[in-house]
Amino acid sequence: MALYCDVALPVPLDRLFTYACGLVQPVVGARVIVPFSGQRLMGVVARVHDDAPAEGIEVKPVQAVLDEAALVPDELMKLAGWIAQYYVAPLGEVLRGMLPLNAEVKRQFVYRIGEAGRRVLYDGAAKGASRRSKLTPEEQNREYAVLNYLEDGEAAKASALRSATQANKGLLDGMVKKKWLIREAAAEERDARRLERVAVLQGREQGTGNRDQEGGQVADPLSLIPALRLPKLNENQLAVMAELAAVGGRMQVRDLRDALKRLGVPESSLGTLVKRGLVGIEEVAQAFDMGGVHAAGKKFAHEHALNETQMEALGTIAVALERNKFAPHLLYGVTGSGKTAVYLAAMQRALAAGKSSLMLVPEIGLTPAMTGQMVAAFGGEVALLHSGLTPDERAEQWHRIRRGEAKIVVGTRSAVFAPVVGLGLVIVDEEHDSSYKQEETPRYHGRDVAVMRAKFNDAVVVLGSATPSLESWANAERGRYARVEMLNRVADRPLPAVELVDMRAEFQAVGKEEVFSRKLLEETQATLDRGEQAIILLNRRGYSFVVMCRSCGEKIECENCAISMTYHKPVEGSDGRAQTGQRLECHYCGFRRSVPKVCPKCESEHLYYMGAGSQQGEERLQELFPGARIGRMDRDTVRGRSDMERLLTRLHAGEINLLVGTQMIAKGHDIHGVTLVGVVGADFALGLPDFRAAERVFQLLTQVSGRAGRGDLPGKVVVQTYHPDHYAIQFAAKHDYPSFVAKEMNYRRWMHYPPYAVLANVVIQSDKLEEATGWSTALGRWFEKTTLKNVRVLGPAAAPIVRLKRIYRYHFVLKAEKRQVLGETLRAMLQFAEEKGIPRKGLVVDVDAVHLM
Ligand SMILES: Nc1ncnc2c1ncn2[C@@H]1O[C@H](COP(=O)(O)OP(=O)(O)OP(=O)(O)O)[C@@H](O)[C@H]1O
Ligand SMILES: [Zn+2]
Repeated sequence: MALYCDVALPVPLDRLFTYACGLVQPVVGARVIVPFSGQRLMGVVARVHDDAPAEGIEVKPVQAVLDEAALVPDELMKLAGWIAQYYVAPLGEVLRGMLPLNAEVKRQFVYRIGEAGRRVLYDGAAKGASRRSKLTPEEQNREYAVLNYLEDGEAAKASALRSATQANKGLLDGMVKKKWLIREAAAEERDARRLERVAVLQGREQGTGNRDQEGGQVADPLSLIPALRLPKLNENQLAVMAELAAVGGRMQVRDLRDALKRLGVPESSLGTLVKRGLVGIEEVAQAFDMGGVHAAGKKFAHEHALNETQMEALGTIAVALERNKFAPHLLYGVTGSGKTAVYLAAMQRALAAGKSSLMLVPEIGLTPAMTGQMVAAFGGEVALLHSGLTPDERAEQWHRIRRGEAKIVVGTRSAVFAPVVGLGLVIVDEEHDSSYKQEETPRYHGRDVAVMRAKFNDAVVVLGSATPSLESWANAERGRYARVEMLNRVADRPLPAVELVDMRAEFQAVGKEEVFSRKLLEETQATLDRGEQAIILLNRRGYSFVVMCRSCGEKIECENCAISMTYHKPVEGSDGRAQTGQRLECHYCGFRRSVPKVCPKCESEHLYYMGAGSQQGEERLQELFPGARIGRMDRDTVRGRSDMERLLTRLHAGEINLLVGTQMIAKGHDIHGVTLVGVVGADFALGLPDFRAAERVFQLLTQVSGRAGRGDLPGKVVVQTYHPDHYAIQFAAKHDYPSFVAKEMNYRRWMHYPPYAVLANVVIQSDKLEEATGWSTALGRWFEKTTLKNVRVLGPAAAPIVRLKRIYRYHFVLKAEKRQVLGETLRAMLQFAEEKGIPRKGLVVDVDAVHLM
């Protein structure tokens, strides 16, 4: 028995905390509850030992051990340790991000009656309350109530017990101590599949075949209602029956309730029908959301045998899989080269060899087709992890994966921590996507963690993209990653021809600022006339992204941020969109204000709206092409997965033939009818103060161009630009990734930027300006005084966004040749900051920062 354990706590302090083990000895990887500065915190045990603490230091005892066995597998503890070290983040915060189980600590205990409890219940009933008890008679009554409630041997949740018996936590704890009750963690036992309650019309054969996937109507709904029983029903009850009959006699209770609410029918009517045996309630086990996802896969995807290039790519991966060794690959495959099919086939190979696969995607909601194909191919083996899950659902999936029940895990960034058993293959789709970087502590990069995860598991990892990040490309060049190439589109389809429109010349010719060039309008008209589809990228949402005063020149800024506010026109509620009034909105903090009539600074009436966002784009296109069926895809119109699916369904069906939207439209979509892509104002990003500006613009242009010509007809792209000679634009227009990379690498080498150096962004932040500047100055002096080997320090400087959410921000950029040196420098800096009294939360350390804003 060890005496002590070191616990990683979710606090912003880079160290472990020692506690005394009680009678229950926790193992490494188990969760414990410990006292910490007046609070109870959940942490994970990182080490157990007998090292006595230093003289005079009081070690408090662990209050509770939540897991008997390690909840965090060894492999993930190792990964957490690596992340803490690499990203200079507290281990406890890393672990907190790994475990989606916080909800469980509070709620997921169940109580069961124990042997002793049963004896008390029966004896007590015979003898009456014990006189020796220290409890008041009232409390004793409550104890009996609890025992009574649990008599049938079923476990009950604490919340249910409490509301049924008025027993409080203390009372239950006391009963557990007396062994009258047994307390268990519920999550381990729970079935990961949710039980879906389904209402079923009784009294006739229920075929499942008559349920129309698309929600269509069955021929004569009322014919399904058992005629004999009709006379006994009142109007409300009939309405329930009709509602059920209309969908073929089966409906999820949840949906039925919604329907009844709309109809103004009280829920009790359903209850009555159930009591009278006319409607049955079935509990059907259903894996999370799979039904809908499966349908999406079928709807949006086509099946093909792999072509030669795909076979070759698969072959390389398959050979690596057989070796059971860490083998990183970069799959460079142009847009429409059929990477998805290769991923699927590779996962199939892994599964056949008894191994699990983990696949990361940037955002599940954006690519229902991708996840749909996974579910269609692997069915119940799939677990989907995404941000739309409730904490309970997330925990369910987590346990399901941990038990080895899901061998295919697909998810966004944090899915890289899924406790997959027998991991053999890790795939990162669209590996260049910046959403893999977490923008809060721990600021890890999901792609890079995925590579390490594969390494710790002797697994194969595949990073796939049509526009690989320069970091991954450099790793391939240096021989660290094997490069697999798919340089052509499937079925000999050509990449689309790209035409650049010089917007400076356009302005000269037209004499005024127009959102759309004549060329783009002409091509759009032609595309619509041919019965084909067009999509136009306008990479800002809202109507106008700058509101400026013509008199004083001020831009209207957010109250909380140094950011121009975006004007949004009012939206009429339709098509699932909520009705909203006109407003100014900050896209960084969400702050909204009414639209002022006069300039807030100088009270001039000459406010000027500049910069067209997607909302304005839609409006202009509506005016220009009154016959077009226009759709818009941005954060205002797509709030969740169902919005996205609805839009995509309409696009695939050709119901929408002109789509305008933000970079969302560039991501992975495979819509065969699209033959024209227009790009408006994407090059403004070239001017952002970020060394990755060119890379981002190149990626966006290439990805969005890649949406054109994916079907039988060739595609065309029109790019409007003020920088037609910029190499990012030029190479994107020629689909020439290798040349772009070669040129960009030179610049990075010259400027000592990644991938030729390792970089960290250190942001100094405070809601008080004096503090932010004072701390920056102090740190700046420390950097000057300290001899740093091979580390360049830029700053302190005001961050490009100097005020964000009411916080003032200054920053340093550190560049080093060696990662170890960078890490040492950052730790020394944190040490100094602590001595100097700069609070840890005043310092953001962002290793491998993706955004320097
Ligand atoms: N062997 C094949 N023959 C014909 N079509 C195929 C083949 N493999 C895949 N496809 C089809 O090619 C299209 C593009 O495939 P996919 O979406 O996987 O491309 P991708 O490489 O992921 O492109 P992007 O990077 O643009 O997302 C899909 O419609 C897919 O069904
Ligand atoms: Zn703001």
